Amino acid sequence: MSAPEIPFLAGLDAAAVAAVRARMVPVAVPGGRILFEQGETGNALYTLVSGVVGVSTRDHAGRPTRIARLRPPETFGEMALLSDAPRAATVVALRDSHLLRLTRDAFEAVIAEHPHTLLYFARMLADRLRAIYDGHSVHHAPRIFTILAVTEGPDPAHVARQLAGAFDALLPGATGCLTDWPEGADEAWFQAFEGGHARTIFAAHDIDCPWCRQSQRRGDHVLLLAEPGAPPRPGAAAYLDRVRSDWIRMDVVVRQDPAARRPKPLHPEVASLPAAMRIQLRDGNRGDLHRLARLASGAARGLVLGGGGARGLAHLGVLKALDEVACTPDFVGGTSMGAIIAASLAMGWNVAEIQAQIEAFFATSNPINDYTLPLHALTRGAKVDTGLAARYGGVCIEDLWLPFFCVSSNLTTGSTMVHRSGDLPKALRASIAIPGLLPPVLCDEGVLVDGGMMNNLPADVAAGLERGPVLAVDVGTDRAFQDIPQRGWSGRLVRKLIGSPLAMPGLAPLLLRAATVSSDAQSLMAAAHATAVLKPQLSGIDLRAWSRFRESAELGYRETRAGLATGRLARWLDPVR
Ligand SMILES: Nc1ncnc2c1ncn2[C@@H]1O[C@@H]2COP(=O)(O)O[C@H]2[C@H]1O
Repeated sequence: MSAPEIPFLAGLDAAAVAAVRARMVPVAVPGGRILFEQGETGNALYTLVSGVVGVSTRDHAGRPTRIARLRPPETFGEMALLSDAPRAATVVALRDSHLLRLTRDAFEAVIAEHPHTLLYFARMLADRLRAIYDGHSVHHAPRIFTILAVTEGPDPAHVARQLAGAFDALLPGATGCLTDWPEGADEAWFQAFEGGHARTIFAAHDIDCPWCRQSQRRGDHVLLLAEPGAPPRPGAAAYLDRVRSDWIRMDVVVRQDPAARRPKPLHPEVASLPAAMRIQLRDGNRGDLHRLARLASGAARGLVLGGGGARGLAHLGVLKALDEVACTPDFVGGTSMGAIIAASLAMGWNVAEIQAQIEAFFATSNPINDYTLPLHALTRGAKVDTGLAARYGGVCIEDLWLPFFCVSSNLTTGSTMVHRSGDLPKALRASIAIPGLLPPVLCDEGVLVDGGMMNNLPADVAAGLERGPVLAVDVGTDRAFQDIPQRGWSGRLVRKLIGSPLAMPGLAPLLLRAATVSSDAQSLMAAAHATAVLKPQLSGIDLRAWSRFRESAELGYRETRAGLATGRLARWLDPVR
């Protein structure tokens, strides 16, 4: 192998480089080995020659955070030497790696002889700091993909070739594809192959064979191919359990019939494999294939729709404007009204269908008016339940066309609950259960109410999936109660009789606003995780103005068109730029 690159020596003459090289000691570390731990005294820095290392920290409670994945020819371990402080992070070899080690004494001698090298470290530290400011410190941008078949049926080699084509159409650089052990290929050969391509896909048919182990060991991101309903192949679950790691992300990719109206579910044992996301792939469907490529590579578009009662109808206009520029989000999530509209998108409905369904559900007849003896809430919630069952009944969150999540607030534990699996109508019902207005949802985890109480704009949840940029639509934080409510003659008469001022908001809007007001600050914080935020001008729209849905939708449409025209959405629309 030719002499490995050592970036911090760039700019030095050949004799100086040779002198430093002579002080660097080669070290081989097996995958899984911790090189050093956060808090230890540091006495050397390292340059990666081959392999990959992971950098992570633990907070005072011991919770780990993944910070970075470093590849050749990056250098690490310099901070402890530069600042004479303990190691700032733990570094683990994510696969068999070769490194060059430079001791503290040798490092100090290099700096003394060639002060110019400090510039490299200053730039590297500035880049790492900037990544933290930009919120990209934890980033999962996989380069090596592994495709394994966990059930009988799908052909990993075929999917690998298709995915390589999709990567090459969407992302810069060429993708290399390996479907079997090339004759005579050794570690150096694989390294050269990976180094020569922007991305590499390994595809293995048999589980736990040498080629499967080699493919899996090298992958940052593993795609598990499955046929709906088919049991796992023998040994698949045990093998995956053995090799799982926080640093390797696994998704299940489900082969679906091109004509399927709804995705078919997985066999329960396949559904319980340790996968982060379930991605549907219809045979021959280019849109699905490109979505898979974007979700796997971290270049997917996430859309998060916030809660806000009738103001949430503005989301319909947002979807229409995005549809006009042929943009379908790759994964969606939301809270309350935003959750319902996001779920409609995940069902695979087109914008006209979503509009018709939401209009029939909310605008034509207000579903939150079946008033009852207020033991648990002002309404029985039966109309909402019926409306949800009619539209989303029998659907499981994992078996939607788009990856979806919604948020509710768990009053038992006092925490946000993110619904990423299970019964869709139940999760939606919890997400919109405005305390006092709709009865809460009881489940094993506790008493669940409207997600808006704790996280009305869960852009942070979407960003945490690390699939790509997130567009958040905020319909909740605009000023409420701006106008005197419009009331019919009976409403005005009742208020006159009891001496209540006309400007006094009604009980239902008060409850609605009270449910979200305390999370306005949280919404702003969460929005900071979004690549772009749309905030339709809704201050004149009452939280229960269901009948003004066309107006709300128009405001959402205008805000999105403005966002498109001014380029505010450019980074979201084209994550690869
Ligand atoms: N944000 C970051 N991105 C990449 N590497 C980092 C980051 N923070 C710390 N490191 C590396 O992790 C190492 C841990 O040991 P040191 O503190 O000696 O030096 C640290 C850096 O080399």
